[in-house]
Amino acid sequence: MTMRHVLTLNAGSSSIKFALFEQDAELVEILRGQIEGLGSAAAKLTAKLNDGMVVDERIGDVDAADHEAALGRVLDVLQRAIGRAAVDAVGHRIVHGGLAFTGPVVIENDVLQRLETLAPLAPLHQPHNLSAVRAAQRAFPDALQVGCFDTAFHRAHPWVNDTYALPRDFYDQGIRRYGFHGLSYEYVVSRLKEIAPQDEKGRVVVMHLGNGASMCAIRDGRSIGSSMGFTALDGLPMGTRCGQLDPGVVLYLLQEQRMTVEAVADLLYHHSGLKGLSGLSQDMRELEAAGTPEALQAIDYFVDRIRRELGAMAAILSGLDTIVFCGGIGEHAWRIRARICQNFEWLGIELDEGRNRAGETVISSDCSRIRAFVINTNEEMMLARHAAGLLAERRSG
Ligand SMILES: Nc1ncnc2c1ncn2[C@@H]1O[C@H](COP(=O)(O)OP(=O)(O)O)[C@@H](O)[C@H]1O
Ligand SMILES: CC(=O)OP(=O)(O)O
Ligand SMILES: [Mg+2]
Repeated sequence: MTMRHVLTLNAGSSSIKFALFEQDAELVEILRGQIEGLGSAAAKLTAKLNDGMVVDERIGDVDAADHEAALGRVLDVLQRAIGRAAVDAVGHRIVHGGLAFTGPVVIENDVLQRLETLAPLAPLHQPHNLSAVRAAQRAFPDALQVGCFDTAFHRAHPWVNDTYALPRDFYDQGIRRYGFHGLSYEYVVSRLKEIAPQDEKGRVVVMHLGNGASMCAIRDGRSIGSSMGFTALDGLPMGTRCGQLDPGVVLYLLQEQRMTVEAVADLLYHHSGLKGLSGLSQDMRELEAAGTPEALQAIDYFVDRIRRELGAMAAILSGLDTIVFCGGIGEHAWRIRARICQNFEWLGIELDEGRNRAGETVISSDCSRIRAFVINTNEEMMLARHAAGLLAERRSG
């Protein structure tokens, strides 16, 4: 049997992450890379090929909004890595699946059109996700294009965690608490099942702390609540997004300060969160290094909102057995992890300082009632599994 290849694309506002998997008995990653800083002169492409070769190229000439042009560079790398080997399926991260998309789906043109209507609900992500789909359709016309949704993992939330207290018509129209980062949570659950099956069965809170950040309450491997809602603006403060905000603030800005809708959207999506509070940067590494009073306050706020949410999630889970950190901050910022867990002994969390500093997989102490983990999330692997699954169905059906 010829080896199948599955490509994954995860297009964000300023980055495209990609990976290539070979499928034999199981999926093996043979290449991983990303384009960062799209839209800036510093944009660069990095990738690690399976033969050990490393690509590290400045691509500042690629147009900011042009994910298709950027994808052209990704294709060059693929060409170098696997020659002209066919790509059999492409797994795309699509941030918003709305009401209709509750699992991975083969993207035909009617699906693409329906997903376009959800773009206003995820303006930082959805247009880029869909532009990557179109580019991949052109580049690999024979490959199965598979959409995998950030929202899908959360679609079985109990009603109270799925609704807002608006008149019921709005719920019926789809104005609901969707939740995001579902591919990351799904991967973390699958990983917990491998390394700590007894934890996977319990009451778990996963903290996905990256540039976007959210938390998920999980029971028996299933999401029962998310800190994010209708859009990826809600919940925790993020790199540039505000997180939870009294909707009265938005009304005030529109009505009294006469800001335009576009200016408010730009404020909440691009200039708030860690960047807005620190006046310095959205990048946690820079804030930790800077140590200015504003940077420290931005970190204080970030930590405080996570701690509140952890308390809330322990309440909706009727207790807590396991916590997991993932995402760029969750996986690497040991000081932030320590601060989040500080003084939570009453709840049952006690970190082992050495393990936490070293970023070991289990960072709780041996006598901690709640076990704490650091798990390197892998949205790409989840995309590849879903795409390979639908490919197998198609080929057998
Ligand atoms: N060693 C580190 N210490 C502190 N923060 C880190 C470290 N490494 C990465 N980060 C932070 O992780 C965040 C990016 O997370 P990531 O999950 O890669 O984001 P994205 O949402 O773009 O996938 C940035 O704020 C970055 O500063
Ligand atoms: C949904 C979301 O916030 O995604 P990201 O963390 O990739 O920005
Ligand atoms: Mg991310």
